Amino acid sequence: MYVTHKLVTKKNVSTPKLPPGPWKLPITGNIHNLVGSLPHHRLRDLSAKYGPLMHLKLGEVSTIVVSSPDYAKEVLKTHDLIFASRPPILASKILGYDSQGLAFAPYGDYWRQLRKICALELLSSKRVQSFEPIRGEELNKLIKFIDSKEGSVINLSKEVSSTLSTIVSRTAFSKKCKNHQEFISVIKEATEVAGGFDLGDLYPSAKWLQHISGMKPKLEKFHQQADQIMQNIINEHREAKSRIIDGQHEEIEEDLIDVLLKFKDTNNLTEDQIKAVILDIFGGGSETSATTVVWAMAEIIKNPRVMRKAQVEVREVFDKEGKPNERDLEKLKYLKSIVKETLRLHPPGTLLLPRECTQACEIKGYHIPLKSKVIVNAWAIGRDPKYWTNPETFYPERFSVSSFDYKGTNFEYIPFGAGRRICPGIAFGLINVEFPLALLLYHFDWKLSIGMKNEELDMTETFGSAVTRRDDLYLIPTAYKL
Ligand code: HEM
Repeated sequence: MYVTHKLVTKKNVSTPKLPPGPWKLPITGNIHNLVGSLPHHRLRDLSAKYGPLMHLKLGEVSTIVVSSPDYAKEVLKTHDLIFASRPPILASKILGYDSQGLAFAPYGDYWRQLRKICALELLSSKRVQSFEPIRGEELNKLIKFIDSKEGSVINLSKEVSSTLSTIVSRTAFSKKCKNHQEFISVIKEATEVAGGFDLGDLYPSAKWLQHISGMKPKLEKFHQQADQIMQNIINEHREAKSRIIDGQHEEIEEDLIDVLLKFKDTNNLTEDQIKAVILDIFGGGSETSATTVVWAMAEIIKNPRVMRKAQVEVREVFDKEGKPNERDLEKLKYLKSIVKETLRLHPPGTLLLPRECTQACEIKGYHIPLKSKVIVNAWAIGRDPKYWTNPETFYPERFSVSSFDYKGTNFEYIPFGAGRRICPGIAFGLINVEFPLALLLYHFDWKLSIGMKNEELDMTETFGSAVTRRDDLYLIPTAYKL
């Protein structure tokens, strides 16, 4: 009796303690705990019960959910190296050329090489600025379109999303791509299918499940379509380049494919790797920005005080200079606080890019198993009353007195992540949010359809390729007259 007791005690001492979590069913684990509501909401509610470091078993996958700034710091800073990889998912394997893009490449030399090219060449501030004419042209078209619909209801979600997709597509392929719209619609459909949880990813050992869920064949179809379009684009770029070499000059604006092709030989990049990076830029760059602009407009419509204050600022600054100009964005302090506040309440990248534990470790006494998937719920942290006063209230002024920025140093506020794998597209993403928003507020006054009260605007979210509004935002513009 004594011996048995001792053995049990010894076993308890040596068995590492997993973070707390709900009771697990055989085979399915905690999948049932996520049913019935949006995943970031369910995870927040479960964490309120089990704690800010929680363990779930989703099918076969050990999953660690982080819901406080302290634990986020442990994962994204203190142990950043251990958590600097991403778990493999079917969508990135098929669409992303065997996870050869930046977002899903395992941490290592290849990822470092891509990250360097992105930071220094593709997404640097200088490169982002060089795309000013493209933004100007496309946003001008948007403003003209809205102007033509003055007084009638427009689907702002649709128009903003289409404009931002075109901007990103033109920065990647410039005018050498004959059919931006075809590429945009294939990628949109593909990311909608790929977003969210797939059954096959929850049971990686049961490959047959990928067929049953229907995901694999769908992704393969989109992959073939996107690959063909991108191959044509690469060929067109090559032909354009050889025409220059032959002395036949034509108007050339350097786009991201040109930059990547330049690096192809020096960095031994293959064409598949180039395509995977382009897909990342497209996947990471358009929906995130579009949805942030739309959430900001929805929050502003709900808060007429904020709308008036923002319009006074934008109009004062732009009118002084004669016309709207990207370079004056720095002067729009209140608009910048609005964007920060929008990203606090609606971080679009929530849950989409988890991390993977590459070495079993301990966090504050809890055992984190090797290969666990680690999800940092930035959405829940941004709405936690422990760290934010009146967290559900849209109050941009909170950022005029705080020093929080986007660099991932304050773990209460991490809409772009933090650490080695922090979003490399912050500069590109922000300008694609701030400038369109400034123009929408400068050129128009906005109201909801007749009969709808501002405060009643529905803010229900949906979860897919980003956390977006469930319902499109319909508004009535009135042109601003000087
Ligand atoms: C409002 C705009 C955006 C938001 C909120 C956002 C958010 C995020 C988040 C949360 C991550 C994960 C970071 C982590 O693991 O710590 C991420 C990664 C990434 N983002 Fe963004 N992003 C935005 C815009 C962009 C843009 C414009 C691009 C490119 C044009 C981009 C490309 C990427 C890529 C490639 C990664 C993966 C980086 C890596 O794994 O090394 N994002 N983003």
